[in-house]
Amino acid sequence: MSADQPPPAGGTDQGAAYADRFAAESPEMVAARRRAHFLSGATPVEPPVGATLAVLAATSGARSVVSIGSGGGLAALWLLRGMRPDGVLTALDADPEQLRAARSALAEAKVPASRARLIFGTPGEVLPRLSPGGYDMVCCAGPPREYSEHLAALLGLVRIGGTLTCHGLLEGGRVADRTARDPQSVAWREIARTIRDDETLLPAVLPIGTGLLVATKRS
Ligand SMILES: C[S@@+](CC[C@H](N)C(=O)[O-])C[C@H]1O[C@@H](n2cnc3c(N)ncnc32)[C@H](O)[C@@H]1O
Repeated sequence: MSADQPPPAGGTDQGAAYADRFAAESPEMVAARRRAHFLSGATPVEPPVGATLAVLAATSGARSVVSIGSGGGLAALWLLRGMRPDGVLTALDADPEQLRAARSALAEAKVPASRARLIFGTPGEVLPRLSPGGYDMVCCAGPPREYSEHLAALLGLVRIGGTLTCHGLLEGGRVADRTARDPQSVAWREIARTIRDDETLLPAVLPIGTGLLVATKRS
């Protein structure tokens, strides 16, 4: 791999490599991944994670989805692949460059403007403007400390039968190491514990890509 290539999207063992190849990305997704990498180095959803988001969206017949920390729009493209054709994705990010990149990704993929709302802002600024119980899925990405304090509000957006996802909790493997007390690992454990202990939710950790925490709201 040359220095100007993005790193492999998923894990390094053969199984992870197969899962990466299986979840084929469109040319627009490949371009969005490349842009996101050169913009910030932040990890967008790996192909198996993106494919899982699309499957969850399709399974729930998702019409309205929120993407927190939209980044360069890769998760948005996967979600739109699974959502109903009349579905609308609301994506927010506090970095204008990332939002611009997301806009380009959606335009390149010829997503009609009516299917995506891109909002500049943090969860604290934007969540109060969204309808409680109005969303089939809420998909969180980026540093967990940026949205952990808004977890109740995020769960409040999800309709009964809908799903919350949080991407990246297994990155670096520190969340499982109880001696790791860095702020990011602590925030992940707090999020995971809150979700696991909430009897209204049915949760699972999927060890794909850098990890996907999923929780379906049952009541
Ligand atoms: C890993 S990237 C998201 C990747 C994207 N979900 C994807 O898969 O294509 C994380 C994003 O979270 C955004 N972010 C970080 N802190 C934020 C905050 N407090 N409010 C809104 N967005 C934030 C960053 O600007 C970045 O674009």
